[in-house]
Amino acid sequence: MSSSLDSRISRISQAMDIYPNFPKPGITFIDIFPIMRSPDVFSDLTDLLVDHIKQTHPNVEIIFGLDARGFLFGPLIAQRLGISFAPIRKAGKLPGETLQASFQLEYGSDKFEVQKCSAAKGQNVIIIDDLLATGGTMAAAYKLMKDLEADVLECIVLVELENLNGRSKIPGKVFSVIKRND
Ligand SMILES: O=P(O)(O)OC[C@H]1O[C@H](OP(=O)(O)OP(=O)(O)O)[C@H](O)[C@@H]1O
Ligand SMILES: Nc1ncnc2[nH]cnc12
Repeated sequence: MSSSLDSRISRISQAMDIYPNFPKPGITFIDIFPIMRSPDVFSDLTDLLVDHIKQTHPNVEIIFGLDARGFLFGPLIAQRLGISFAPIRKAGKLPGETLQASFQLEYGSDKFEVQKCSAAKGQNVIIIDDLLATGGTMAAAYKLMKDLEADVLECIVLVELENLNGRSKIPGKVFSVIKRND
């Protein structure tokens, strides 16, 4: 028997570890890896995301995952939905023709790249990452999708740090499983 949405969310939330002042003073770091210590909790998360996407975006064609922690969930979810997965990677890692976008995040800055061949004009895509903090990372990924002329149905994260208001940087829909105000 499958468990209720609330009990799944509570098991996922309790599984994460919180580290004050990492990687810099003033940052409260949310470690999502402990979710994967338990196959049952990891299934709670993937089941929940698959159910959400099936119900709200049955027309999605590609899941884009963000380097690095979006790669933990993205391919699994795409495989469960029977659709493609494609990576948005830190610059200099992807071969072939790419598009690039720079961004600031809660504790640094970086550059993303996507392969031009990874989506065709007008394809319906969802972007997945583990966490939305200031929103700089997700906003750069969104821009790359627009540059590819893909249609972004939704940006999905496991955790949203609401106090940092990252959502305001994203010009489209955002879905988060867990909202925190640290
Ligand atoms: O909303 P923002 O303030 O932009 O921050 C969110 C991003 O920060 C983390 O990635 P990080 O760049 O630390 O890289 P990693 O996934 O390689 O650990 C996290 O996985 C998100 O991608
Ligand atoms: N507070 C945080 N915890 C984990 N990952 C993050 N990425 C950006 N901010 C973060």
